[in-house]
Amino acid sequence: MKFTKMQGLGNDFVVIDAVRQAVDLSPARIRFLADRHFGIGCDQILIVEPAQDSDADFRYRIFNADGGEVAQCGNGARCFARFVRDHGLCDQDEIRVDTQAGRLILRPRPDGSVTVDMGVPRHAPAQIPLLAEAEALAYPVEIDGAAWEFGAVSMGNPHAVLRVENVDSAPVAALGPRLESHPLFPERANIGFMEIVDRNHIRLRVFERGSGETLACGSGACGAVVVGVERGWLDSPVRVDLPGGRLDIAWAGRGSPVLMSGPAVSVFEGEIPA
Ligand SMILES: N[C@H](CCC[C@H](N)C(=O)O)C(=O)O
Repeated sequence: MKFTKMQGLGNDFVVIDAVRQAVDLSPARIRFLADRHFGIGCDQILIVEPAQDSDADFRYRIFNADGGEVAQCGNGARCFARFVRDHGLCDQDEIRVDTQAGRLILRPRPDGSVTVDMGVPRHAPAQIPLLAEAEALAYPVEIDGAAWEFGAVSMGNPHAVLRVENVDSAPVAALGPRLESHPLFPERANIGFMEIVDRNHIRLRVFERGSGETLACGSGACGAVVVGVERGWLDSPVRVDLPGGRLDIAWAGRGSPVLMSGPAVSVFEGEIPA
């Protein structure tokens, strides 16, 4: 089975073409491919499939390193666009891709970056029951006697965003796993730690559902900006500095899609038994 290793700000992926080759991976095989010691190594596996609807160009499936399938991956979407262009699967400047969470529009730029229309932040009470209540944007939670407050938002995948004074000292390793699997999130959640630099600039670290802390999380950056704008802390557009680099996020407010722009890099091509 042919694959391409790619990365978006160090959030890394094994991208597999299921248009030109038959692909049927079990969760155990996904975990093997993602394993950084026994397999290829990546945060997520991305599968490029033929479109199922006539007005889409492709279908995009995403699997976390733990083998679970999820509905959204922002950094992966930019790599998806680079992949289909580099592999001659499409030459459009606007690529329509269907995911479990809905439609993404990918726009490769001449400078090599990609802008993704990530869709409108969702109301997803199945993923995040809190979204059925008013205080989803400022929800108190106590962990080991310490009081925290987070904002909840779905970008097609669930995110909880905490504001911290300094991301460098944020308790990502201690608090990330506890909140990722908290009963408040029936499908678990991605946990963002956001430091407000100014009204158009944040620093962000994300403990990702099913993969742990990554160098960058595209949907997490979108979710953090949505929470920050809704709480009155941020004005669009927002520069998001993650450990792996910079994303630029724009959001015109409720009912509008979130637009994310950033790099997508192909690292190497490979082949491995399916
Ligand atoms: N761990 C995420 C999927 C990947 C998201 C991240 N890689 C991104 O760029 O959005 C989840 O379980 O929803």
